[in-house]
Amino acid sequence: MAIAQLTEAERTAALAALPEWTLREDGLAITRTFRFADFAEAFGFMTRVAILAEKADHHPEWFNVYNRVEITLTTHDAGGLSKRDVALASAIDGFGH
Ligand SMILES: C[C@H](O)[C@H](O)[C@H]1CNC2=NC(N)=NC(=O)C2=N1
Repeated sequence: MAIAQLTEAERTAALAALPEWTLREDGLAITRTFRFADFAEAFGFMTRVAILAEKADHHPEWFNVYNRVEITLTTHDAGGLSKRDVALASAIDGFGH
């Protein structure tokens, strides 16, 4: 399913609203790293994100080692950032700390 990439102005506004997220060097994705007390906390967070992602049919690229979870959001269907990434990032912020 095709979905539009964000315009330059939308991307700027989105990043301003997501101060914890970093634009990847190629400009096509945003990333954030979370740290938790231990693996159980990290995995609990991942479980909450997974349920949300499945409902939204929009899934994170992520990497977990022990208490660290690195998340990358991009929209393959758009070839870059879309409003789905912004929505998922903001929902993930609500689960993190
Ligand atoms: C077929 C299915 O709708 C697509 O593969 C969806 C699923 N989840 C997705 N997740 C993300 N992050 N980007 C996508 O483009 C995407 N596409």
